[in-house]
Amino acid sequence: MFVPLSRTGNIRVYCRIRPFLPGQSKKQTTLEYVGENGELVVSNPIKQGKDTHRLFKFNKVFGPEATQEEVFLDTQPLIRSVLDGYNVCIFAYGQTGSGKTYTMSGPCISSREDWGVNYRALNDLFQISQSRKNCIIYDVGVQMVEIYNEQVRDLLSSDGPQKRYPLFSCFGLFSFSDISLPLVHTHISIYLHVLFMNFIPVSLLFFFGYDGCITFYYFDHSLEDFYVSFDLHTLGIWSTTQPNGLAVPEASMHSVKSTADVLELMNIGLMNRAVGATALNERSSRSHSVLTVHVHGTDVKSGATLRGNLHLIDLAGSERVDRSEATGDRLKEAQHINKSLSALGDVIFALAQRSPHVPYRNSKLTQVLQSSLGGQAKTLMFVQLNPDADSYSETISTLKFAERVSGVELGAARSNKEGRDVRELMDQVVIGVPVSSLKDTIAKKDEEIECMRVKANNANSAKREFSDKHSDAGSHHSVEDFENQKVSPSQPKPAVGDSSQNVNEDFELLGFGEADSEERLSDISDGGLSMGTETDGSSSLVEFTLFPETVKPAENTEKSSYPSKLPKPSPKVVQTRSSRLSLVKPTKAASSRILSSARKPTPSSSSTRITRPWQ
Ligand SMILES: Nc1ncnc2c1ncn2[C@@H]1O[C@H](COP(=O)(O)OP(=O)(O)OP(=O)(O)O)[C@@H](O)[C@H]1O
Repeated sequence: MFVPLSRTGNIRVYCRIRPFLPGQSKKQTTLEYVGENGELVVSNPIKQGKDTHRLFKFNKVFGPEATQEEVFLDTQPLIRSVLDGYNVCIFAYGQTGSGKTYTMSGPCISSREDWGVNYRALNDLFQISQSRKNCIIYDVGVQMVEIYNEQVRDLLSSDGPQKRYPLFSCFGLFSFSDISLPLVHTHISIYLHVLFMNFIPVSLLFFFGYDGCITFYYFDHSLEDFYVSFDLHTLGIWSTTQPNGLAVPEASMHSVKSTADVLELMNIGLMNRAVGATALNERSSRSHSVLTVHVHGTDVKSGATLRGNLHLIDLAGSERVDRSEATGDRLKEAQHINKSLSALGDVIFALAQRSPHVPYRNSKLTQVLQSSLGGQAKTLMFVQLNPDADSYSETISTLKFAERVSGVELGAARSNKEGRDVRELMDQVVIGVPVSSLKDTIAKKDEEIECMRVKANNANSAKREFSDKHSDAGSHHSVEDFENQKVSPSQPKPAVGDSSQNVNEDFELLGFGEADSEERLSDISDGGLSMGTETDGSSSLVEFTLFPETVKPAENTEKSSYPSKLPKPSPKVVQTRSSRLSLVKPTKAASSRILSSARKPTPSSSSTRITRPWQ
């Protein structure tokens, strides 16, 4: 790999404590102190004694009075990063009822003040993309899935078996023992309204998909509740994130043009999400929801492109089933939730210990989060707390978990940018230009690189010779003096200058000059908190796109031991590609595989119902 090593950063952790809720009678709090710089002291008011105070330190702590706006202000720089081509993940973790959904979505989306991180992030995204529209044209697409009882389901599917119809209105239409067979889009649905055990009116709704999927909805009128009992069709997760950033490629992708579009989609998604009442939260999320925003930008002038992904994840809450009083399906859900959160804990533990094996495959949740936890993303976790003294033990275990998360080091964040020349080469591959012509182009590029390298080496050895001579002679002249001597006003610039300038120009060509400088600004606005740093990942992008089957896990690339003082790499994209091509070239089968993988969409992407303009 020709990617320079750079500083890595940790997962950022913000802690938010929700206020006591109206109607909560006992108001004994575990909260002792909230510091300006992320300090938090908690204690158990019920059990006084020695060593009862515990101090934690995070990147930021928001007390119970913090507003949605204040919370978002500290998150905002990350949103800009997405538009600069970075992958960002923001997720909320905490016990049930601690305010995760409040922080991520907000209590009521009709009031702007109440908007949570999701809406504000998308709103910002559109505002920034509008302000850049003269330089970069952005396409934005949204996916929303949930992980319910270890199954990944599309919350925005418009016609598939994943769709959950608003049952409360649906069932009003059907009377006792009514059976009907309406055709809903591409699926046959059967509605049954029966008396279960002669007492409880129950409605059943079956969807028979032409693709062999059966979805079954059960609506229990007496409990005023509904949930899916089984669904044979669930979505697959890619073990490593695809070159286009899709962790769940089969989930429907919805192109959005404005905040209003997003609000509408999120509303549908939230309505479709599995929610149920427990003793601890009357609207408890029974699934982990993952909202993914895909951004694709094209530089108007150069044609260079970038991709950024934003994962906004509202985890289901961990719960002690004795306190949530979960039974039946609620209990089953709680068990799945706790199991997947414990798998998340194992992954965090392994990452914090820098263990060679990280057990991502143990749950769907950790598979979805894999690229955000161990990869080159910028990741932020909101750890949510309930201030209630009765929740002290959950609070402590949540805080310990958060402490461990804040110790997880991420790889250097990379921006996914593709230069114009790379784009042109890729286009040639896609439109079927003969391989020989492609090889010629690559060979030409190789020659150029070699030429530059020779020039640079000559200049370096000249410098070395000069400084050796001068140090031998006890001269006090510096290398700069040498450069000055060499350049007479009438002479052209020295070779070394030429080559390095060319290299720099090539770098400019590959990147987004303006976006890069904005990124540097957003780094400053990050307030110096530890976070993944940025490297230009263009070369890895080319490898990923051309050689999907040879993709190595991201961690490996980070661990390569290049000396930290490598000369600034020459145009690495071309070098990388040519060296990779020469590995594959000898066999006919391999080269045809490359071409076909570049021409054809992958089977999974073709199954996505909604076209993605950026593929
Ligand atoms: N910062 C806050 N200010 C006011 N009310 C809040 C705040 N945070 C949470 N709440 C209220 O607390 C209750 C529980 O919040 P929420 O549903 O967001 O919890 P949760 O962690 O998502 O729970 P679960 O894991 O069970 O889904 C809700 O009534 C919510 O409106």
